[in-house]
Amino acid sequence: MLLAIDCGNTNTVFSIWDGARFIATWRTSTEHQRTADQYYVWLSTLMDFQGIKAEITDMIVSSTVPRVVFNLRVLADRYFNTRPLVVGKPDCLLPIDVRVDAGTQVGPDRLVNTVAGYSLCGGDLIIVDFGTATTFDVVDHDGAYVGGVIAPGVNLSLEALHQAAAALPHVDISRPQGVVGTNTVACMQSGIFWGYVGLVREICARIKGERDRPMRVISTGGLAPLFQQSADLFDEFREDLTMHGLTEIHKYNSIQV
Ligand SMILES: Nc1ncnc2c1ncn2[C@@H]1O[C@H](COP(=O)(O)OP(=O)(O)O)[C@@H](O)[C@H]1O
Ligand SMILES: CC(C)(COP(=O)(O)O)[C@@H](O)C(=O)NCCC(=O)O
Ligand SMILES: [K+]
Repeated sequence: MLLAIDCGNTNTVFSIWDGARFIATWRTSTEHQRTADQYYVWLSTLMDFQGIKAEITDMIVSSTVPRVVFNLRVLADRYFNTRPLVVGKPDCLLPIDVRVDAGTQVGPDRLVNTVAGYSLCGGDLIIVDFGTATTFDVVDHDGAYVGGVIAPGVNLSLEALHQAAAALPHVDISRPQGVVGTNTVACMQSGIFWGYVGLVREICARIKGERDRPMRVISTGGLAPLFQQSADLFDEFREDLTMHGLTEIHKYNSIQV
């Protein structure tokens, strides 16, 4: 079975794919100090707890944090006796073209999202991923990644307000009832929430205008459900988009050899 690992700047998600579906998914915070042994203790405890007897034979990793890859390689080698595919490394082939400026290192998560979006929904897509950063990935008619937009993440923006202004507390994001807040927390939530709705709407409209063709907008990432329910910004929400892309890339590389 395949162990697929998606490391974002905030969270790392592990999923086990049995060839047809994900039989388990677990999330931990991303910490580059975590050793292979620590990963294995955590993972095997959760597998035992859920009665999962899966034998891991393959592993694929996408990481926006380069430093965590070393320990994940050790995990693969020491505990699963396999060599992981690492998205973005030369030996990991992609079933799509990447058409960006020469020398640009595109985040592997964005390439994985592109592969997943094209395989599930076809071409001409805008994929909005609400992670640590909020990314917009533009997928051409033939599935190629052709660029996008990087904006600060929702929680990052709230945290920046709290860090920079002495009188602003730490707040969790939520959808405010109205726009005009009558207390500090409501004012901050309104600024971020409605600001984000505007940001997504404007950026998608401008991308569509620049490309001059109809494009479907897909949302994913930790905070996507909040915006999916709240505004008519997206055509579709795909919770496991990145994981799906990892299984597609693994399949593609298995066929090539
Ligand atoms: N279900 C959730 N509810 C509220 N916040 C969440 C949820 N899932 C993730 N988050 C928060 O959303 C942000 C993005 O999370 P995530 O998508 O895991 O980021 P990344 O992929 O960059 O690690 C983080 O600040 C995280 O704490
Ligand atoms: C933009 C990102 C920080 C998003 O990461 P995430 O929010 O998923 O942790 C990541 O995709 C990245 O480091 N990209 C490199 C630059 C680029 O994609 O152009
Ligand atoms: K991500």
